Amino acid sequence: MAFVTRQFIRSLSSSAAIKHVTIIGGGLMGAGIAQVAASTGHSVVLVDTSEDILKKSAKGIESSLKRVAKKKFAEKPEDGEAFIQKVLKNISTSTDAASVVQGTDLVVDAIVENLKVKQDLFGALDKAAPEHTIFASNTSSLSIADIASSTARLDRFGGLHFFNPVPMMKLVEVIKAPGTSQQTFDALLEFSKALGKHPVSCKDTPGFIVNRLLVPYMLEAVRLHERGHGSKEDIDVAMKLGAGYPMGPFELLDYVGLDTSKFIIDGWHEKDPDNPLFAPSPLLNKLVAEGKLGKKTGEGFYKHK
Ligand SMILES: CCCCCCCCCCCCC[C@H](O)CC(=O)SCCNC(=O)CCNC(=O)[C@H](O)C(C)(C)COP(=O)(O)OP(=O)(O)OC[C@H]1O[C@@H](n2cnc3c(N)ncnc32)[C@H](O)[C@@H]1OP(=O)(O)O
Ligand SMILES: NC(=O)c1ccc[n+]([C@@H]2O[C@H](COP(=O)([O-])OP(=O)(O)OC[C@H]3O[C@@H](n4cnc5c(N)ncnc54)[C@H](O)[C@@H]3O)[C@@H](O)[C@H]2O)c1
Repeated sequence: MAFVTRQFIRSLSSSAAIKHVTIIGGGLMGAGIAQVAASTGHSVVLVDTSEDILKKSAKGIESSLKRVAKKKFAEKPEDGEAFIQKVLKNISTSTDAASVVQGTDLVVDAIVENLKVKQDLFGALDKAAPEHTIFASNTSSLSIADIASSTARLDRFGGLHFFNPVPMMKLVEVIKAPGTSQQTFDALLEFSKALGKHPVSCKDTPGFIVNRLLVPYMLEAVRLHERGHGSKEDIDVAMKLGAGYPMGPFELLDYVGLDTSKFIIDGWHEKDPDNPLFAPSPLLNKLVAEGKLGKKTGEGFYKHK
């Protein structure tokens, strides 16, 4: 009887709309997800490992909101300022994830692309978060089932893969792992729509949809350049003017972050070591070793202002 009651309460609560969201990781993606969730009326707690990082996240959110407000309130700049203040009020920050998940409906991880680190995070939060809380990962390349395996809430665990820059990119891939319940999946679809995004349904397969197609393309661009068959500038121009992409592959790698790109490719190489597609790239490894991680550090394949 107690089991039936618990199941019933769980079914009621996980079908209720997601209002309170905890985002773990205040980097490129976490700050963007927090901004969009707060802009659409959700109350958001953004978590990272230090106050300094969180200050940088808040600064990034404010400057992105200014760009949004400039467009949205072109006729009435004072309404734009009010909008920014209202959104910022919806966001608080913390360095202690376990203490802030008490009242949360959804936890989204946007931390480093490393299976063990994500498992450790969710394993710890599983003990601290209420029963109805849904967990989701924004992983680019890891298996949702593998990440979820450190928790006892496989039914309330799914994937929410956002795209960079989050305030501009309309797509969210919503991933249903084998253990994800239909209710959780539906709640994640609804949440994506509530953010003003366009969700697509994905299975828990490597790279989901976008990265399954994008990563081999990016890899081949780097190999082509490493073979001396094209300068990075020419490859970028070619793909923008010849294929209509908004950024060339090297510009996009700098935008995504070369550390994150290396995590993705190293992870897939580890899983499939005989696949030549995922062999390490000397050029990428050299840049990462030099701390040239792309736009976020001011230099990657290109220098950035
Ligand atoms: C061999 C080893 C190799 C290793 C290979 C490994 C490969 C791994 C790579 C895969 C990584 C996957 C990562 C992830 O999982 C999936 C992704 O997210 S992939 C990235 C997807 N994103 C894109 O493809 C972005 C493409 N670019 C664009 O769409 C545009 O360039 C842009 C970013 C929107 C910017 O537009 P631009 O016109 O270039 O520049 P502007 O600055 O003029 O901006 C236009 C317009 O947008 C507004 N804007 C831009 N950014 C923001 C922001 N952050 N916040 C708010 N507003 C923003 C800006 O204000 C402009 O508005 P306007 O003035 O025009 O009204
Ligand atoms: N960069 C992209 O274009 C992109 C796009 C879609 C998905 N992703 C995925 O999103 C995730 C984050 O990527 P990013 O580019 O935002 O990375 P990032 O390096 O910009 O940010 C990661 C943040 O997580 C913080 N962090 C690390 N471990 C933590 C922990 N245990 N607790 C709290 N905070 C922690 C770091 O301090 C950092 O601020 C990765 O899984 C990545 O694959 C990235």
